[in-house]
Amino acid sequence: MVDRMSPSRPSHHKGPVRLKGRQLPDTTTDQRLLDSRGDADWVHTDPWRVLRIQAEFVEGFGALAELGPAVSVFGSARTRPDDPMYAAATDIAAKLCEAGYAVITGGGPGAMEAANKGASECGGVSVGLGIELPHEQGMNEWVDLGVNFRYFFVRKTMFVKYAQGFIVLPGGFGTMDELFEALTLAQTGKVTSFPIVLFGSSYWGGLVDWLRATMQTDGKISPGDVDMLHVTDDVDEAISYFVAKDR
Ligand SMILES: C/C(=C\CNc1ncnc2c1ncn2[C@@H]1O[C@H](COP(=O)(O)O)[C@@H](O)[C@H]1O)CO
Repeated sequence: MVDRMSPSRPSHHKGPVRLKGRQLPDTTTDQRLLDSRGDADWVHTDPWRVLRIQAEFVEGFGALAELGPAVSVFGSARTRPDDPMYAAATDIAAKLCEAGYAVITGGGPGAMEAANKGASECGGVSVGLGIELPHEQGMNEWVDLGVNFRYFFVRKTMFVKYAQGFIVLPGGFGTMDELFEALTLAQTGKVTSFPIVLFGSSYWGGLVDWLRATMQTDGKISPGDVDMLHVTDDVDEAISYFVAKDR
């Protein structure tokens, strides 16, 4: 670049900084970007992770922004195809699809696969929000719109942000985590009007009884908090409860 004040001496501008003489760099920013690979430790630093987290939000929001009304269906990754809850998850998803809802799951096996199957076979929108796990299993074959996440907390934002509510089938720690996150968000007013159906009274009854008899009686939750949960064994009732709450 020619400097108008002293045109004979080349100068280099780095933002507001002007460099001349021995301060002139030997390489351009593009050369430094393209020529050398350099040390790779920085990819394991938190500032770099923040960018990856940001990118994950951007990808998730971009993929799901036009989804339309949707319900997140949760349940055990270990529910086998011969378990009655597998058929129930398929049926629930098919009926959600008939009612005009997209179905969002964790994209994995078990109850997730069953729900994606029901939604996909019905011709609905079958979404899988997968998660990178140490023993990668990949998304189930019934996911038609899949987004894979590195970070659980980013993925959990998507389950809540893009769904009108949750239907929760019997499950383990992962399912409990998703259920109690939704309950906490609703209890604290971070989400408004968020129906949660617990499907399978023999599985969920003990938990709901304990929430009332111990947690509520001990004053750790308010009377009415447990009413955010609707327990049923009837697929049609689960769907109609949902549709009524969503009006
Ligand atoms: C552990 C096994 C498979 C793991 N694969 C998963 N893929 C996607 N999402 C998963 C997976 N495991 C758990 N999740 C999430 O948690 C919920 C189910 O967890 P649970 O502990 O089985 O109840 C589910 O809704 C997912 O979002 C093979 O056994």
